[in-house]
Amino acid sequence: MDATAINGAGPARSAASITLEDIGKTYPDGTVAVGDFSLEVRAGELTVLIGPSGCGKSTILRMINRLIEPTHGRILIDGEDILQRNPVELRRHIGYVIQNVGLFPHQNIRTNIGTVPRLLGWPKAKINSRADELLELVGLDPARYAKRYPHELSGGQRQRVGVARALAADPLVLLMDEPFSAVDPIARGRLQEEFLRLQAAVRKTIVLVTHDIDEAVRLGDRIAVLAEGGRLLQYAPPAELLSRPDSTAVSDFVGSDRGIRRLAVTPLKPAMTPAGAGTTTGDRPTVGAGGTLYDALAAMLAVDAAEVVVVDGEQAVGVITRTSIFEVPEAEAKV
Ligand SMILES: Nc1ncnc2c1ncn2[C@@H]1O[C@H](COP(=O)(O)OP(=O)(O)OP(=O)(O)O)[C@@H](O)[C@H]1O
Repeated sequence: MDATAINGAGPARSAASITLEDIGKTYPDGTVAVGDFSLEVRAGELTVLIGPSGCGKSTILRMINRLIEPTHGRILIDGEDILQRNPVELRRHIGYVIQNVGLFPHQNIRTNIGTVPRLLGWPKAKINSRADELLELVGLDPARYAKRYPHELSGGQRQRVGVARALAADPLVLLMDEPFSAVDPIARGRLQEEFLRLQAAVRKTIVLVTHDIDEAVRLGDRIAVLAEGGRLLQYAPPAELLSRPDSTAVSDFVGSDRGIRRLAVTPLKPAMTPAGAGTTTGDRPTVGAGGTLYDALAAMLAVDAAEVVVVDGEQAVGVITRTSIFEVPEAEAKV
C-alpha cells in the first residue's frame, strides 16, 4: 500500500469521533455479551479492542454499525446519535473489514470495490476510477488485478482488496474484525506494516478487534483491554499499557514478555551512538531511522550481529548495540 498514492486520491480525508455511552447487549437466552460499556474513540485514531475469546469484542464492533442492535445505551458518531439513523443507510458510511473479507466470488475485483459507491449512486466512470485509485493505494496494480476474480488472488491480496472496498466511499469510520488473522505470519507482518502507512495517509477513525497483543501494540494509537461481559479493564496508548498496566489482570493479559513488546514502541534515538562522518555500514545489518528498538533487535538477531547501523536513506547516522537496547529506560517509550 503506497501511502504516497493517496495524493490526488479523490475527496478530502475526513474522520469522526465515536462515543459509546453505557452500551450493552443481552441476548434473548439471557447471555450478557456486553454489560455496560463506555469508550471515547478519538477522530483519526486507531483504537484496538483486545481481550479473551468471548469477552464481547465483536459484539461491541457490530453494535457500532448496527449489525447487532444494542439492548441499551447510546452510540454517537461526531455527536450524532446513530441509533436514530436508518441502519442500512448508516452502514454505507461505515467501512467494515472482516477476517475472511467476504468478497463476492462472482464479481471481479473492481466491481467488488465499487459495491458501496454503486449503492450510493455514483456514476460508473467515477466508481471505476475510485476502484483503480484504491487498488494502487493498497499496492495492487489495477492493470493487472482489477479484472481478476477473488479466487485468482492470494489471501493477503484478497485482504488488501477488502480494505480497499471498505475505504471506497471514503467512510468516516472503519471497523475491522481480526482483519489480518487469516493470513500466514509473514504476510501478516507485511500487511500490518503497509496498513500503518495507509492509515498515516488517510487518518481514518478505526476500531480494530484482535486477540493478538503484538498486533495491538503495533497498530494501535490506543488499546482497550476487555474482560468477560465487555468489562473495560484499561484504555491507554500501547507504551503506557506495557509499562504501567493498572491491574494484575491487564499485566497478566499483556504477558510476561512485555519488556520485549515495549521495544516495539520505543524509538531508536535513546539507544543510539551517533555515527561519525564517513561511517559506512560494512557487513553490519541496518535499520531505518524511523524504526523502533524492536526493529533494531530483530535486524541483529536475524544475522546474529552484535550491532546494527541506523541509516537515513543512504547515510549511516548511528550505531546501536544489543546491550544499549536493554539499557534504555522504560520512560523513553512513546506514550
Ligand atoms: N446470538 C447469540 N445468542 C447468545 N449468545 C451469543 C450470541 N452471539 C454471541 N453470543 C455470546 O456473546 C459473547 C460475546 O461474543 P463475541 O463474539 O462478541 O466475543 P469476542 O470477544 O468477539 O470473541 P472471539 O475473540 O472468540 O471472537 C459470547 O459469550 C458469545 O457466546
